[in-house]
Amino acid sequence: MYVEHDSADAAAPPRVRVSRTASSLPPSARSDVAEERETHVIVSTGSGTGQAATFFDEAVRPLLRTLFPSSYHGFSVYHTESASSIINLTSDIFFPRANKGTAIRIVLFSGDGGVIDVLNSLVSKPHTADYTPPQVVLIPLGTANALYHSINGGKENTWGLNSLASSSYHPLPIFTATFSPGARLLADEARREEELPKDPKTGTPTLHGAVVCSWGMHASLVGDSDTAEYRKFGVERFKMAAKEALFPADGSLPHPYKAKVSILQGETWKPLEQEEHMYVLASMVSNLEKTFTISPASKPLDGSLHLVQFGPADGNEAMRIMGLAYQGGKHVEDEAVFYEAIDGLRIQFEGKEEDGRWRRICVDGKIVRLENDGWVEMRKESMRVLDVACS
Ligand SMILES: Nc1ncnc2c1ncn2[C@@H]1O[C@H](COP(=O)(O)OP(=O)(O)OP(=O)(O)O)[C@@H](O)[C@H]1O
Repeated sequence: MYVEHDSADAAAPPRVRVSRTASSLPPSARSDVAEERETHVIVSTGSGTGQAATFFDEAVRPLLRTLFPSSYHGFSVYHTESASSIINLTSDIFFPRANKGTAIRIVLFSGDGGVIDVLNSLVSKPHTADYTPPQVVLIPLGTANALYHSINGGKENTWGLNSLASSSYHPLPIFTATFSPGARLLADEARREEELPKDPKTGTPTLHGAVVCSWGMHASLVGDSDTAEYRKFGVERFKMAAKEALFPADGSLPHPYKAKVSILQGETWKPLEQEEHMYVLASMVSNLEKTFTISPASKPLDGSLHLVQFGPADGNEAMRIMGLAYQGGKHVEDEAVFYEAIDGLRIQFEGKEEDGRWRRICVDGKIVRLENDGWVEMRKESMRVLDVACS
């Protein structure tokens, strides 16, 4: 297999040439020989700049036929039709199969949002003793693809295709974020509010993630840029939204975000001294984008959680610090930045922010708005829900 990158556009999916027939592949490269696993392919048509369906048809179908000559015809292929397609597929098909012990593989053509949808649907109902964590292969067709780039950083970028024949999987480290009762998920470009999923045991509004839980500038720019108009610009949309937030049109300074922030280390919660912030972000991954190294100490799938925090700053200072993150994560050495391994993070508004747009929390790209006196508490989670391909 040859992956030919687009020399004009590094963000464009590559062309793939399959140069061998199935019978000429060594047995180790033919996954049907090693194992028969029920395989489901999800093509998230709304992810990234909308190229998942074309990439699947033109590049990946021929490859799957070659790699899985006898089982390929049994693969189930689903194209998403709405923002709830992945959640529905998981609740209706994947979860019941996994929960009765069927070994399944899900090949996911999407960004981080597809993974969080699968993850949250898999934990929305109690697991039986037979629950078998599905294997997930990430094909990075989203915008940022933080999880994919954090797992595969430094390796040749095959757009996940080498993982199709891999037998190397690792449990996905995850976190659990619980919210105050009035927290609402923003949907449909923030035109609608939705109830959050509830923990099946406690009934508390809960989201699970594998990438990031943030408040402040990061959550605002992810939220502001999640519109059809911004999405056309691919990964540039985050920088465009950052500039708008950091250099307000009326010439004022960027907003100083106000809340009580505490970190969990071991069993102890410690409040941070500062009451005003610009950036508060807990990351389970090293990279939020291919070249944006938010937590250079994080290793692939190591289960660590790191806090990156800095206080109010003017637009130029914030851009300087963020620019260092694009230089291999040098921001963590800057004296303005607080960077530490943590086990959890708590943010309590206590009525300090009047306007709801400053009370937005980002969990792996989803945006949750809290009440005036709302709170969020996130911690590392030990549950094994799914395994992710790592080569
Ligand atoms: N056909 C569709 N119509 C409407 N929404 C869709 C459709 N297909 C997918 N979606 C939604 O679009 C969003 C895409 O999220 P995803 O994370 O996969 O891509 P992204 O946001 O571009 O990438 P990243 O999170 O890596 O930056 C998801 O919320 C998904 O449910």
